[in-house]
Amino acid sequence: MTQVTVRAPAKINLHLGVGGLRPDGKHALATVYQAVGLYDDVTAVEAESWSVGLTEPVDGVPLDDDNIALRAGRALAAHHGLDRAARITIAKGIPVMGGMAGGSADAAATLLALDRLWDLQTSDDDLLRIAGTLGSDVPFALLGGTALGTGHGEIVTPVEDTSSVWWVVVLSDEGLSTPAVYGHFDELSPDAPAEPPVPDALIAALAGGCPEEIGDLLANDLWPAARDLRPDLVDVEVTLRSMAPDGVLLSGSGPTLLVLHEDVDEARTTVAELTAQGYRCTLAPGPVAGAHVVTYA
Ligand SMILES: C[C@](O)(CO)[C@H](O)COP(=O)(O)OP(=O)(O)OC[C@H]1O[C@@H](n2ccc(N)nc2=O)[C@H](O)[C@@H]1O
Ligand SMILES: Nc1ncnc2c1ncn2[C@@H]1O[C@H](COP(=O)(O)OP(=O)(O)OP(=O)(O)O)[C@@H](O)[C@H]1O
Repeated sequence: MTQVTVRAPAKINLHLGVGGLRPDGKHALATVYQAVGLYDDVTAVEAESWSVGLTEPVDGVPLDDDNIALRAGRALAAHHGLDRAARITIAKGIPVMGGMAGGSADAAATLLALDRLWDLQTSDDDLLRIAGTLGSDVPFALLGGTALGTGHGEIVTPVEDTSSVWWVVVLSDEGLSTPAVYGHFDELSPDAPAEPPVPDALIAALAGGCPEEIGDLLANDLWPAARDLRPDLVDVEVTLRSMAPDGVLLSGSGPTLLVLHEDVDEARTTVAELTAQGYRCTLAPGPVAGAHVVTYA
């Protein structure tokens, strides 16, 4: 085998409960992740030295050692004590700096692609542990589906989700920095609990699979901070709430906004209406699978 391509999904947080700042500079979380159908494809090929490229140019993606996919590749090689390298090529389908964890998807995909390319047989526990050292959202990108995230988001536990929904994903032309949003959260919420509570009602609603119940329970503690940093999002939110009062959500640290639909035709109508008003949006099903191999060559 000389080449492996792995596809990894974007994520949203159906619930993002944020607690206090920890000594490691991250916040305690109680979050419910859902993987949704926007994907990056990552291809790994053995090479003399590490490098990363894109199939098409995309603003904001570093093509040097700052790329999290390269950090992932090096971390896996180090874990196995290997002096090997690879060329990593990314086809981006996940918005950059959109709060949908595109970089994390690339890191997860790279771990899996190199594990298969080099036949390393890394255990799932080790892959998840290495993923957690790369970023809070990376373990979930391996797992996919719907899962509870605790710790700083890196401890992932699958939750039963019998729903099958469509998200209208409303994109923003400008990204939002995750550390800046968390930093402003600290200013707004100096009394955040050390450990945010697990959203039991949402977890029960997901097992039941009723989109209306799920829509009622969507929540994101970072929303007030994102609104302050990006006041233009408020108008977008008002427009979306006039279409779906209970199914509107900020994705992660933003600025992407989401509208929940049970019915794909209704979701398509919402996309058409928003597009006609000048918004840039797309459709993504949820939940979907985590990182998985799509091609061996
Ligand atoms: C907003 C979310 O996407 C929700 O799932 C994540 O919490 C962010 O996850 P991520 O981008 O993988 O974040 P990391 O790469 O781990 O951390 C980037 C920065 O985000 C902030 N950060 C991240 C996770 C967390 N639980 N608390 C934080 O305060 C910190 O400033 C950290 O330095
Ligand atoms: N492979 C990558 N793809 C995209 N961005 C990357 C990648 N590697 C590093 N980055 C850097 O990571 C930053 C965040 O990018 P990303 O698209 O993952 O944001 P995000 O979706 O808001 O993340 P999250 O939801 O996990 O907070 C970007 O500013 C970019 O410079």
